Amino acid sequence: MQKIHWHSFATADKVAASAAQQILAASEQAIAARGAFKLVLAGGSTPEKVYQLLAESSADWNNWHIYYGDERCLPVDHADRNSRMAGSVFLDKVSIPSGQIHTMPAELGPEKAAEAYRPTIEQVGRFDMVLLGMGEDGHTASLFPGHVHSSDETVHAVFNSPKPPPERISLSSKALSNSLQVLFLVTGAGKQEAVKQWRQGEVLPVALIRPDAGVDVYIDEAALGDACR
Ligand SMILES: O=C(O)[C@H](O)[C@@H](O)[C@H](O)[C@H](O)COP(=O)(O)O
Repeated sequence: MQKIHWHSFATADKVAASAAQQILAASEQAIAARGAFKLVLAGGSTPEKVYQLLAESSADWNNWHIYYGDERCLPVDHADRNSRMAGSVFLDKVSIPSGQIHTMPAELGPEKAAEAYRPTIEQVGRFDMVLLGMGEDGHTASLFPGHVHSSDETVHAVFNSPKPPPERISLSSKALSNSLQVLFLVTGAGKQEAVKQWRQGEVLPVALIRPDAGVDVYIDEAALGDACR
């Protein structure tokens, strides 16, 4: 069973502000306790707002280590790459050492990129925080409903994504669950149906992320719909 802690906010901006605060607090704790903060980034518009806020904050950037939950198989500088978005709004603006930013080499294509990224993930041990979004069909990272992957893999090659582009790579549910904290950022009325199914216990990809501490879902009222009234 997945343990879920729901945190609801009036607006998407409030979700982003609260998530940014939570990330900064987690970074301070992790660096004080273990000398490093290992963070997995997500794509999507809600995470983008969070990254903008982080870029304006001060933090002990030298000890941050960045990974990605998924990436689209597109050329390195393509505007639709998650790494391009995170770079332009956040990573290019702070002083995280470049050797600590572990971009997925998705330009190699799904199989080669997944193979190349596996050792990076397998060396991490446990992440401190994983950020995830949720699509309108209940997908997260690039784990889509109906797709079947080998359960012992840390990084999957993804083909036939229902959302373009069709080829991607994604951390597995096992790798995404190997984190002290997992924070879902869910905003917008388009998410209501998937949120309802998730709350009813349906086996959507979002429901497969099961860290020991449970997942924290930061959600706005638009995505909660009737459930918040
Ligand atoms: O797979 C993709 O192509 C998207 O990046 C997707 O995974 C996104 O994260 C969610 O759809 C939530 O996106 P929003 O935060 O923009 O609602």
